[in-house]
Amino acid sequence: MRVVVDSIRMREADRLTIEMLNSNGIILMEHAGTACVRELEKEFGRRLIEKKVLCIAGKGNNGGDAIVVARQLKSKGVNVKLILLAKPDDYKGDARFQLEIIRNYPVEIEVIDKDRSDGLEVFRKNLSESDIVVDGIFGTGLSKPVEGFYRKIIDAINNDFNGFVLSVDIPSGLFADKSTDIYSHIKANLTVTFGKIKPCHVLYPASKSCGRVVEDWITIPDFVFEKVGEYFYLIGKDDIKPLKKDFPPDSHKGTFGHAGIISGEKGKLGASILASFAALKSGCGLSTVYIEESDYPFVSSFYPEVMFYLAKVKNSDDFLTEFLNTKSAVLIGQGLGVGEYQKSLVKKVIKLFDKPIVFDADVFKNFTVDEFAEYTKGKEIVLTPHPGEMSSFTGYSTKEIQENRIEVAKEVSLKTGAVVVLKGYQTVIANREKVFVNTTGTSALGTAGSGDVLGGIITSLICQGYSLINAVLLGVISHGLAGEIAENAEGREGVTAGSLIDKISKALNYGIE
Ligand SMILES: NC(=O)C1=CN([C@@H]2O[C@H](COP(=O)(O)OP(=O)(O)OC[C@H]3O[C@@H](n4cnc5c(N)ncnc54)[C@H](O)[C@@H]3O)[C@@H](O)[C@H]2O)[C@@H](O)CC1
Ligand SMILES: [K+]
Repeated sequence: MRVVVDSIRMREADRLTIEMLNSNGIILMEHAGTACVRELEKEFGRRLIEKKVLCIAGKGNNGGDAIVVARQLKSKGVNVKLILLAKPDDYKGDARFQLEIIRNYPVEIEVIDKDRSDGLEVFRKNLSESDIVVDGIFGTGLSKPVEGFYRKIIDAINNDFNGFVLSVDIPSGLFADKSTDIYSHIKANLTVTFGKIKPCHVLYPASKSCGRVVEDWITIPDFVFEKVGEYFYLIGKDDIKPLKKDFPPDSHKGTFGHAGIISGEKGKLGASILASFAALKSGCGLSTVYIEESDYPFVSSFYPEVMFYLAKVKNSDDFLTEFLNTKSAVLIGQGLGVGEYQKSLVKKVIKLFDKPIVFDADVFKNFTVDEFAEYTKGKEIVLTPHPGEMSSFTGYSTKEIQENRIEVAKEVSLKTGAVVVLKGYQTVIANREKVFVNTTGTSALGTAGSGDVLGGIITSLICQGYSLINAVLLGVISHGLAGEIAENAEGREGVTAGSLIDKISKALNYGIE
């Protein structure tokens, strides 16, 4: 699990550390430059000495870092030139301090600012003579989309330069905290970032422009980050093993729990069967689908391991009570349909069942989030909408949701008290305290029934006694990994919900002998 901080938290961490260093940001800046030089040495090895490096410094502290890089490279005998994108007098604070120091070194410095009529032409000439660009134009201090002179500089690096680009902290032009709706920015081969990684480094599509990302601590102590807190945690397959529970050797069906899946409408019963079998393949002891008696002939022959509870009338308190009585957790919503009947069924399940409930699919089309929150107060619940369902549930457009995935998931969790799983590429998970973003998965998961399988896995893990949040984390990571394993085996086109179910136990045991 990696900690990701936004620019506000990062600035606070810088500030607290500088305060402890007796108001001296220069030390951090030196470490930032050192980290960049070290990564260039790792990248190019002995060949670095043969390269021509162009360090480009904006007038902020990001530029200050680039000036440190220029000085250190020169000290190591590398052929380096420094471009200042503003007049020397415009450099203030720590960046100005670095400029004063580098003047004592035999580094060639050229000012190419917006007032220079031949600026762009000279800049392009410099690019054509260089092998490596160190991009210190803007970092976390970017305040608006890049336009005009700076945009032309960025475009020239992207379009006219074929060498290697190291971005200092952030590819210039990207906003540290934003991953969508991005404007003109540097496309880097390598980004060396300071303190902790930021959202733009890991969230798609901004992450695409960062190249390989290296995080350097620049001596900011861990306890400072504990104080400022995280924006979210990045989770992946390496988290599977630590999340897994140990079961005693005398465990039995009862220990592993009994999953209840409440089926949807005729024609969509397959969703519940898939979820139920996925639940079994994820380790619960028993799994039963609640269906109307007349539906039984359509589903009885799929998987012999899956059991059925046959209700004469589905929406009946008596049948529901009897069914729910023996279940450890239930899943409802898949193939449910929309209408008063469906709403009343969901409300009855909430009223009659006092253990965890996983809500999926059509539930989000039957209720608004505020109405839903009224019924589920005090309940242990998980919500697993995809962006379209989240849109029906919250009233936000799908575009608004996709641009603010973390905030929307957090908001719904705060309103409902649920563990919220906002599905899609880089699934977001939020409970009232924390947010997680998943890194496993592939476009191969975009196949019918994939979401039903996820619902089954999460329900199964809850049945086995995992806390809601751990069941969701483990479920989401393993579901994504099962997709990756299935894609490797069958190719993207071949992956179906059935292949995900086949691979789920392999995924759940990733890293475990
Ligand atoms: N002391 C610290 O806080 C540390 C800061 N560090 C570096 O400092 C960076 C942040 O420095 P700053 O806060 O000075 O900010 P930046 O260096 O990112 O840039 C801010 C400068 O760019 C200008 N600017 C912002 N958006 C613009 C736009 N769209 N068009 C034109 N000009 C624009 C601002 O007016 C300001 O002069 C970090 O990314 C990191 O590289 C590191 O040296 C580590 C320590
Ligand atoms: K930069």
